[in-house]
Amino acid sequence: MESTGKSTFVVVANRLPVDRVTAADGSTTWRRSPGGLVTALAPVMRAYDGAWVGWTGSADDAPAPFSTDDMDLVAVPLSPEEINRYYEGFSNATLWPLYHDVIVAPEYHREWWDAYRRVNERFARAAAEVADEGAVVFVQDYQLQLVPALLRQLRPDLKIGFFLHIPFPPTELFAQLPWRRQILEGLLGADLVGFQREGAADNFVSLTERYTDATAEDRRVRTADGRTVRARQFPISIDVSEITDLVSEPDVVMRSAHIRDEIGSPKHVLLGVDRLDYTKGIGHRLKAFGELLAGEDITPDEAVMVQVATPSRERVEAYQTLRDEIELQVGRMNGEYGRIGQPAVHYLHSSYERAELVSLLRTADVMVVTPLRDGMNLVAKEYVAARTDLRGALVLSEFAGAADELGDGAFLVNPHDIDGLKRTLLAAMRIEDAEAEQRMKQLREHVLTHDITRWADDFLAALIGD
Ligand SMILES: O=P(O)(O)OC[C@H]1O[C@@H](O)[C@H](O)[C@@H](O)[C@@H]1O
Repeated sequence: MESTGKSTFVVVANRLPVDRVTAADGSTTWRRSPGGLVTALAPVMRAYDGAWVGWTGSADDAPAPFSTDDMDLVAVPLSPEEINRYYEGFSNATLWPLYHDVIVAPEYHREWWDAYRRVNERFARAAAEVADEGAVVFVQDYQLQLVPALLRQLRPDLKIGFFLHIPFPPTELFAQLPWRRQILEGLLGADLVGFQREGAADNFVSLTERYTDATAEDRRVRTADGRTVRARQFPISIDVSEITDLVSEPDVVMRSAHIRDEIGSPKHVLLGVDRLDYTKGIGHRLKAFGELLAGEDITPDEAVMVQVATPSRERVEAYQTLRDEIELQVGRMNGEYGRIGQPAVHYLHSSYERAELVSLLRTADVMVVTPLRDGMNLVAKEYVAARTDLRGALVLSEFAGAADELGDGAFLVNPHDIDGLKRTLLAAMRIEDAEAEQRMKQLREHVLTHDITRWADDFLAALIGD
């Protein structure tokens, strides 16, 4: 359907919240992508004639503005070179590793920065065009950190919020960035800057004092031109009802029993579900599991690991290297401990339908979430939401944002400490039913009362109500 007109609520994100579906006759339509953010913002979109500005995911793709699900969608085109420099380059080979504790070395290239600036300008112009007088604009994530200031220059009448979905690093790391001042000034164009964790908001505030002309008191930054920018944590969450609805479907319950049969009905099913990303600590958890098998703490009959590794950013070199490393590790473990028809690790390099994922979450006795650094980690929360049966145990890295909220009911680990990780995996496998139930109740109490809708409401109330 064609749109549009002006909107009083505009979301600006690297990706549009839709996937293109091509029918047999070659015609294309758009289907809303799964994901918490769009679910949370959809009702706000409906109420306020909302528009979403973003990239379709394909090169040089610029369909005219269109609407779907009561949202106006405004596509921002990226050329192949911009995809290479802005998306794969500056966003995912400079900022992503820098903001995730330099797990791999960030690359600093001036042509990447130039492309990042140019593309951010394009997003800002698109948002400025679609926003109505005095509209609220909600900018998302590390790909678009210059948009708040660029947009304010074009449209000083707007109320601008920004939310960073990934960690925000401390001074010692952020200081490496040759364009650190420009990024901070970009973010200071917002009225409210949201982070996953309190520490990230603190990092931001002290960095602005150090590298810009702003001054700060508590979480309020005063810019050189006399504006006040607030910084605060708003831990993001999941669409709980989407998961609980799926869990109650008979197919999902049946599929979950099936999966356990298919993997040989072991006593313990351990599960990892991640984008194949070096931040996720997949190698660390495989190593710990392998050592448990090697030391005969567990046998391959007793415990099986399922690792879903969703393909991601496959043209970025560090992701290609990681894939080789993980697949080598899995191959070795299966060669060592597997038998015909019975691998020690079921490694699935694929993306799955939501129903299949929820079935897997219901099958897992131990959910293993061991990122070396993670903004939040929504899979940990999805596991909790799926366990309406109050069973299962969550092993969770203390370096995931989710550890701030789920630390009491989960088994917290430092994934770098392989012996500690082994002990924790064993403890989670050997947990008594009563303790598992008590921990799961505690986890669910938090997740069920802090879903994605609450996150969106809190952020927008803080943005609009100042
Ligand atoms: O968009 P990509 O590069 O495929 O990555 C998936 C997502 O990864 C998340 O962790 C980022 O915070 C999102 O912004 C991003 O969209």
